[in-house]
Amino acid sequence: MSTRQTELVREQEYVTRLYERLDVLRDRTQRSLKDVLATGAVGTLQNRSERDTFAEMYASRLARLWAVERGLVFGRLDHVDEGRLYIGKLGLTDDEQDRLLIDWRAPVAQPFYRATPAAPMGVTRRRHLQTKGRAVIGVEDDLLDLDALSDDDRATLNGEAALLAALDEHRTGRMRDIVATIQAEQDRVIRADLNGVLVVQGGPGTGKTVVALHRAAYLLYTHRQRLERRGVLILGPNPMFLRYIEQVLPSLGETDVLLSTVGELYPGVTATARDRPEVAALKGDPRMAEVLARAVRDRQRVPRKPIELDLGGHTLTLDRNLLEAARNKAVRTRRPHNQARAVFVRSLLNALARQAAKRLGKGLVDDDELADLREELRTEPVVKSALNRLWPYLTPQRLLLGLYGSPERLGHAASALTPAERALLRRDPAARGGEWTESDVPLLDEAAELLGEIDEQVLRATALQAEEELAAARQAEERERESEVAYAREVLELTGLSDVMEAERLAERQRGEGPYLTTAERAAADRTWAYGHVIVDEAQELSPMAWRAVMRRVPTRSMTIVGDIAQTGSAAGARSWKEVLDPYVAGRWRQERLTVNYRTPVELMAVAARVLATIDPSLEAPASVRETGAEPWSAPMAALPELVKAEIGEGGKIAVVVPDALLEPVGETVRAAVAGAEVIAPGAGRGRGAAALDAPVAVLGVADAKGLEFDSVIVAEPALIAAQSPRGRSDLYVALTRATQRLGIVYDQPPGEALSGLPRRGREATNGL
Ligand SMILES: Nc1ncnc2c1ncn2[C@@H]1O[C@H](COP(=O)(O)OP(=O)(O)OP(=O)(O)O)[C@@H](O)[C@H]1O
Repeated sequence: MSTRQTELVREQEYVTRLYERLDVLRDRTQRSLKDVLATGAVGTLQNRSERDTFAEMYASRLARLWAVERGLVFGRLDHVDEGRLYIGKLGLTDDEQDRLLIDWRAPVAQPFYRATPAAPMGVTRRRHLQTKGRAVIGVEDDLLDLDALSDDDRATLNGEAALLAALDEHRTGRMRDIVATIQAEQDRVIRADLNGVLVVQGGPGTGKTVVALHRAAYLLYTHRQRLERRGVLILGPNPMFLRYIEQVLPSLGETDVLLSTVGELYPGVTATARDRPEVAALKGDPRMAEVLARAVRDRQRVPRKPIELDLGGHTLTLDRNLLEAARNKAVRTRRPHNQARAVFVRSLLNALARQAAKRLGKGLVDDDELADLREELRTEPVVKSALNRLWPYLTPQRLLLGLYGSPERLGHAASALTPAERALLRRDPAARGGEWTESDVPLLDEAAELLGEIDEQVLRATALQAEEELAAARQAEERERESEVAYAREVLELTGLSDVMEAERLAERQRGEGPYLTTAERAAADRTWAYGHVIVDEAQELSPMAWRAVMRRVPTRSMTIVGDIAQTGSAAGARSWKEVLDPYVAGRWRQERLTVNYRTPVELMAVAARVLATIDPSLEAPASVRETGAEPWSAPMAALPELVKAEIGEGGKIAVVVPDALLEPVGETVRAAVAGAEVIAPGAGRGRGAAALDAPVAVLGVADAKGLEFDSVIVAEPALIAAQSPRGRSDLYVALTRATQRLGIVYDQPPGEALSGLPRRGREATNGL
């Protein structure tokens, strides 16, 4: 046998032992879970809640043990002091507590990612193990300290880089974990301190997203107690992106992290529509905070003329002085609008009660009598309706629709904006209850902060909610119930317990009993939840108003902010990290840079870099680690169908990135040419996103391509992409950096200097034109 084969056999023995151990642990945990659930809903409340806590613990342990099946072990360190250490997705010990496998996040595993020949950190050899299922199919060694290596060890060395093999693989439409090949500069980001704001700036393909996800897993491992209670939130740019990344954390054994977009941050509203760039820019402008604050104050109005309340036998008057006094008293409490209302109402009712006593000829009344009168007045319809007009209960939705729908209200609350800007906010009141956009969500959140909660009972009693709001709530409830049942079914299937308990019943229990909800689930439903750590990906896209909504959710400011200023596409997005962060943590944030591009090969990056230089000549493109020899090409639009087919022949996932205006026609052309091609309409939910990621060919706009990658990318009409918004050239840069293997551009409009002169391909080229 060759050295390589001997080593494979040896490693296989060890790896088999690890999987056997994993099987034993799964069996034990499953039995424990079954035993706990079999005790049924009996005993005292405390017994039951203890049982549920145990059940939850076993179920999540079991889920973790299943999640690490693929790639359980991927590395070995030969350490001068510690001996031989195997590194994997979780830690395993035998029954004697001897360690069999080290969790990649443990401090002793760190040299696996950081050791270099110059600084070997006590390691003589780092070995990468490649596995397929439970079989070891390859070993590769990095030699770190030749002098410390014994002769025997020298005889067993194996070479070749694991990284390049991983990078060259076909893409599957889903991001994968990179625990086996994390690079040193990435490891520094992953293991950075939990506290404070860490900005990770890096060009396309430098691993920002994948590193941010591994950081979440690392932080949960290292600070489990603190973070499990408060939860970790990861914000991504669009639902399709969340679909793309959602498997990474579970594959690392972490399931309790909330993934969301800004458009989903406000419970009960799912905003998928997008505003035009100029509208989005305005709604994201920090001046909107003052506009909303004024809009709320305008709803606490004091009319010029006194209000006469006809109470059958007699009339009571609310004059300006009285109203102003009540309003000032309420405002001075500095409580949100809906809570301050109680103070306003009480103050007015007191005044009215005194007036009534006088009218009834009672003269001086004692406190009890006054209280009786007050309560009588409170239920009088004329009084109720006057109070509702003077200081209405408001939901954020009502406030915002009321503002967008009324030129008069806008004119007042938004007087700091120009008339043209106000016109951008206008919305036809007939479109009431219509779609919310992504840029509305931070405004709803801001409004919720100013308004405060409305007591559930009050909401019901006052019939404030219009019929359609109620119907929507009912529908949402039904949808929630369905998804709970589906989730419960998955858990039962995963744990092999479907015969013991029905999905409906498990869902019932999850709903009914607080402790059964995971932290992420509880946090998602609570607008005021304070997270233990928040990670923002593609952070350059967030508007100042969106930052306010994010910062509210992390009062401790323990955050990881990941992005690339050069890729900012949104008109309301960031121009610098300083501009974003100084309002919150001036001088108290730190920055790390990622400099190596693991996605885009050298040949493609050379072209993208020319576009980058047109955005700002001082910007530097990250250095690519791979060359493929495949030069980017160009062709006329008419050749697109053939070219897509040709690309399919080459294999892997293909994307056609188009200017927004061409999404439909180009989508139709591609769909007609290729069976199974998917067109992504802007704002597609996670379900549609999944279909697109799984399809062999996806046609999509740049906003939806953000953060994704494909084996081959064809960019249609690059000049139109560059011209479609003020940040269009950044969009083009994003589009050009999505491919891991091949890139082409198709156009009829001249593509601009940076992209001209690429070798021609397709019909025109074949015709020799
Ligand atoms: N250390 C690594 N080992 C293996 N693959 C890696 C490594 N680092 C990054 N990659 C791969 O490189 C690709 C790009 O990573 P990622 O999407 O995280 O980059 P990004 O910086 O977020 O890019 P963009 O800004 O363009 O969205 C992914 O396929 C990722 O898995």
